[in-house]
Amino acid sequence: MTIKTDEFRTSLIDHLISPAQLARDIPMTDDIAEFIIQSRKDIEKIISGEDKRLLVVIGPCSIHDPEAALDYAQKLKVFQEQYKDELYIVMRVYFEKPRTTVGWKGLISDPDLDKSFNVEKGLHLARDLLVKINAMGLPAATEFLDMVTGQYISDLISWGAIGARTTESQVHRELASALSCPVGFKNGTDGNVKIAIDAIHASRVPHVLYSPDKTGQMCIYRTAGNPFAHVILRGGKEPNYAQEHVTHACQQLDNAKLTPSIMVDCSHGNSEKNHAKQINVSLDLAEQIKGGSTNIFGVMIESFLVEGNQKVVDVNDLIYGQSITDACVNLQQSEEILNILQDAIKAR
Ligand SMILES: O=C[C@H](O)[C@H](O)COP(=O)(O)O
Ligand SMILES: C=C(OP(=O)(O)O)C(=O)O
Repeated sequence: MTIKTDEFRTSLIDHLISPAQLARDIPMTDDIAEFIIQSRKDIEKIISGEDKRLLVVIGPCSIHDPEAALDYAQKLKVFQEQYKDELYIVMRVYFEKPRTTVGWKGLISDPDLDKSFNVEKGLHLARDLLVKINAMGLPAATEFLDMVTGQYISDLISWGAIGARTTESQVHRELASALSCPVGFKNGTDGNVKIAIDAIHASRVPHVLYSPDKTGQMCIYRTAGNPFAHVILRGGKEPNYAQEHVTHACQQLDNAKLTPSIMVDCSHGNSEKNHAKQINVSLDLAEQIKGGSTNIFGVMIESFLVEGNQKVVDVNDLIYGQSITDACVNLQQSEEILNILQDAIKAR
């Protein structure tokens, strides 16, 4: 069939492997499946307040080097054991980056970091890494940005985020209503928390979602609604992690007849893009927790092997274990933050 009026601005790059074929290439074991189901339940209990530990979503801003990510996961596994009575650690394993304007959009989109867009390779690397991290006994967190690629990896995710740039998007709210894991909605980049509260309302109820199924066939799904959607305060024009902001957000949730409990992102607008300030943010959160607050059920931290970030000038000349997107704290600084948070939970 010839369509004369369409595809003026596209050219076909390639056909893509189906999610089912990718899962056959990189399967998960029954043990991993059980681990993920249990991790999601554990996180749900923390969100609902039944489990008093603090959920800590920590890891690189983005994954660009699976080897370094696995190296980081091994180090995080030690922390997981060390802090397990007070902190429930989930690794940030982010493969898709929303850009303010343009830039590298993540490992799935461009795994070779050279605009060659070998998406099939990116999907294989992403799924393989998630299987390995889960097999280590570390639950994985990711941002769901693309409406299609989630079908390739969502079975391996224990906690999901909808980012500040997409919280107000109807299709992302519909996607959250379909996801099998708990989902956090960031406040907008300008600091608007109401859009995240609206997103919780929207994603709690059933929707009709158009999506490929695991074979790649386009389908119409009825979604069940996600009962574990929540707000993430990430700052905006100004930081919004202080007690007054947390109280205000919780009042807004309460007025909207939603559970007044939130996650705070120590990075992004809250660190004013200065990674080291994540320590100050966690100190403030620790004071709130020590003061008896149960409003904060979770925190997010951007952390990697090496402090800071780097620009990709030559892909063969990158500093191992350092972010190529937002700057991160290193392992020593991460341990400092985890100690601060552990002490706060103990004191409460
Ligand atoms: O978390 C990462 C970044 O803050 C987000 O992807 C936006 O990045 P950019 O402003 O560099 O495009
Ligand atoms: C992009 C991210 O955050 P935000 O949506 O808050 O900018 C992120 O957490 O990687």
